[in-house]
Amino acid sequence: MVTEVKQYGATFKLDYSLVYWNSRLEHEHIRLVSLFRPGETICDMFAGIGPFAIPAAQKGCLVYANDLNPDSIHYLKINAKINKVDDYVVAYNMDARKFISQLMAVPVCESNLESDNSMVKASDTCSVKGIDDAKEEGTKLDVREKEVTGTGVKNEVEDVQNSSRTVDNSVVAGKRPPDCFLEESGNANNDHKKKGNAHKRMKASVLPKTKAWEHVDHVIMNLPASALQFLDAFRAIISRKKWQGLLPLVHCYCFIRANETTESIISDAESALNAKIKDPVFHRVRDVAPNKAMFCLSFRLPEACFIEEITDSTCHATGGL
Ligand SMILES: C[S@@+](CC[C@H](N)C(=O)[O-])C[C@H]1O[C@@H](n2cnc3c(N)ncnc32)[C@H](O)[C@@H]1O
Repeated sequence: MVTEVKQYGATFKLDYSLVYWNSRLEHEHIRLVSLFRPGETICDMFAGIGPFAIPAAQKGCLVYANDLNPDSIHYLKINAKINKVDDYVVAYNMDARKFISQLMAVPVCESNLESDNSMVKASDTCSVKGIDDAKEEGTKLDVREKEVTGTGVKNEVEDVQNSSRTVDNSVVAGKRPPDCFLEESGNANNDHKKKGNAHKRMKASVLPKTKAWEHVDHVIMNLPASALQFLDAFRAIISRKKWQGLLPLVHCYCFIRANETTESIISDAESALNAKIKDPVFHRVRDVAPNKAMFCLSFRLPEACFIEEITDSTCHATGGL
């Protein structure tokens, strides 16, 4: 059932039967996006149809938005268009762990890249190498998980277990960037100039000049049932040599049950990262059951996650979405 909903000035088109949507998260979407500043780079590992990505892009952020569900990416692209931010949303359709590894690792071919002036936008291209890998691996996808709420059980929260649907590569048809393609906001500037749209040009001028392996400001991980387990993706992918400025703030959603504490959640996160977390902040999002609440754990990615390169030639074969 295709419908349209509005959240704080953004319009979202979606099919409830195919994608995740939870109107109870509206305040959380806005709370998190209010932390972002124009020109920042945001990486949304479980983007859905874009309730964080679209408002962040409307604010003038460059958003790398990924989801394993091809239907989510289909609607994310539509929503980026409807809200006229398709030049600010770069959409990917792959497993989040693979996405983050490929996005933030320095690609082998970095030095070979010279003059590809196209930007991978939500409007035209949606993925690269990883989706082919997903196909080869026969990745299965499930979009439902039963969420126990105060009023009963709802089929609302999306997950990837017990799947019956295979990732559909047709979503990513279209212009395919070279395997070593790098999204570069400088290129976006050229694109905007060509279009001659004054509003977009103004916004493009604040887009970051850095690549995703040089700087990302915020990482969003809204898959509360298992996002903590994806933190291992940040182990040894970020190059200390290439990185500029502070490491990203990670916003990792989780459930805390009666038998768990914030300390036990931090301990799980630290085990996944293999690093100590400094100054974690928990924000209570909502109660999902009498003994279960959804939280957002925010923290700066620890410096121990850097790779310490020894020579100039060190870089990752998997890098470079
Ligand atoms: C709880 S929803 C959040 C969607 C959106 N960010 C929001 O706030 O409404 C989680 C999303 O993660 C996606 N997902 C589940 N497992 C994934 C994985 N392994 N890699 C990437 N995306 C995944 C689902 O398809 C779903 O869209």
